[in-house]
Amino acid sequence: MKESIPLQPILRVENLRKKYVGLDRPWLFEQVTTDVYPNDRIALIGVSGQGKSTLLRILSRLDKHDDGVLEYSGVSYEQVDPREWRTHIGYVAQQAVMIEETVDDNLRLYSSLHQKTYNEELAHLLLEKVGLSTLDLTQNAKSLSGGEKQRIALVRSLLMQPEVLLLDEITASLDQGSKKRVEELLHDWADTHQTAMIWVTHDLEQARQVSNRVWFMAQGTLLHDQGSTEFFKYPADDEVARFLNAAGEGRNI
Ligand SMILES: Nc1ncnc2c1ncn2[C@@H]1O[C@H](COP(=O)(O)OP(=O)(O)OP(=O)(O)O)[C@@H](O)[C@H]1O
Repeated sequence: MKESIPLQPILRVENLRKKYVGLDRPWLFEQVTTDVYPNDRIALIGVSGQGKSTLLRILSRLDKHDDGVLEYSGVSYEQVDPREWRTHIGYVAQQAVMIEETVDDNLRLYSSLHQKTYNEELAHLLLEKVGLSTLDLTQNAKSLSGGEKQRIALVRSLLMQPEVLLLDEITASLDQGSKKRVEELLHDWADTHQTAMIWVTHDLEQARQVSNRVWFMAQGTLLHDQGSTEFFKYPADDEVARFLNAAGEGRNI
């Protein structure tokens, strides 16, 4: 019989720790151990202040952990230049960061930073998908609305075709129509490219819809890492039940 080759995770973290800045407790989180495989669609949820955004920033190398293992494709983060790292692991921030140049310059930013060919055709296709096909790309990006900036930032990251996409509340400032378009685009994109996605969201309906796996942060750690259906249907403990109830997402709803 042919032996199947075990799939290597794209990202692996083991016993990740981040010091807490302040006197309340020693660690923001500790003992965070997990991995990310191609096509994983992870909803990263939990009450405010657990460090969800901080964990995403560590995974994207915009912040640094204090202890623990962080690997990309079996190689320690220490062996990979952060710029190189970010061509594989894309990150879309909660507050989209734009340079004070034209929208077009912003779209081309990562391609020029990483000396990659800018795929104009794909850029236009993606702009259409997120509902920005009529946007004047010659205008200064600072004149865009928050929701427009958010979608430009997403398109900019997708153009790099990363293997993992870290998404920090990226639909929070979007109207319902735009939000749906973005969710559909990312669903189709993940199907086509096998991109792993990690969504930080407070919108549990969205978490259910976009994910097949949940990372639940509580008690200063990644308390649960399980399939989405199971997570929402059968709360693993009182902590999860309280969280779901507080969000109006009780077991029978
Ligand atoms: N080393 C640290 N790095 C980042 N935040 C820290 C640190 N130490 C303490 N904090 C505090 O912990 C909290 C972590 O915030 P973070 O945004 O990562 O959490 P979150 O779970 O994403 O919250 P929210 O859901 O409100 O966005 C903040 O209140 C921050 O001030």
